[in-house]
Amino acid sequence: MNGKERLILALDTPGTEEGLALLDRLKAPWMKVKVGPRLFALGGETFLRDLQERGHRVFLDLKLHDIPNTVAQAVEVYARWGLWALTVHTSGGETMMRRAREAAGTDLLLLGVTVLTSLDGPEWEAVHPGCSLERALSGRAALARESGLGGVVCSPRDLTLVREAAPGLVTVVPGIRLPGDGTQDQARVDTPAAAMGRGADYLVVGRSILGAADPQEAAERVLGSMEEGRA
Ligand SMILES: O=C(O)c1cc(=O)[nH]c(=O)n1[C@@H]1O[C@H](COP(=O)(O)O)[C@@H](O)[C@H]1O
Repeated sequence: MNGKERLILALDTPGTEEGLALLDRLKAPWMKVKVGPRLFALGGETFLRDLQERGHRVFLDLKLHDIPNTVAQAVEVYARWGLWALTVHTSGGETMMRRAREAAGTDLLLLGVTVLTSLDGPEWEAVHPGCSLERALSGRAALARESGLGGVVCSPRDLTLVREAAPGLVTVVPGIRLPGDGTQDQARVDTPAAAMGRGADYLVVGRSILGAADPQEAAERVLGSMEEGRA
């Protein structure tokens, strides 16, 4: 797999029109595109199809987290759309993940979000009193593997731990920043080079590209840093 195939653009634009305009500027149909709850709410299945018609492989990121039956019912619908990947949250538990796996069939990459990259320190402690972030990461990654998921989502700093706990699972890594970029609401971030150096399979990049004066140039810089990390 080359660097380009490993880059996922988080299309977190205000609306679908802005999202499509950005993709026109980037002229990179090889780029995988991640759609989150906002653009999915605005554009639904039609928007996902628009992206696919432009040549993009689409990652629907809804981080499903509910009782097993409810999640399985939803996944069964999303699995009809020819998506590349879909997220569920590992904190939903093993039965939820297994049912999601069964409903997803064989072609959809089902990813388990381990611990959100926005959490650490006291905020983590407040939602999981007495449980270290590291323990939760290893436990959840192992559970994702036991449940039959194809991969996990984790921060670039978690990669070593997660790859040890869930060998063989695909790792999808958000919380990526180019040197000098602000972290905004993210807590556990690192550079594309550092993430690739720790063995990431795919990187998810949003604001480092979306917020750049020249998004195409920023995407090139991300790819350059990824190459550096693999060397
Ligand atoms: O599942 C995700 O993609 C995800 C998980 C996570 O723990 N943290 C995280 O930031 N993300 C997503 O990755 C993207 C990161 O965006 P930027 O911080 O702008 O690069 C956003 O679309 C988030 O929804």
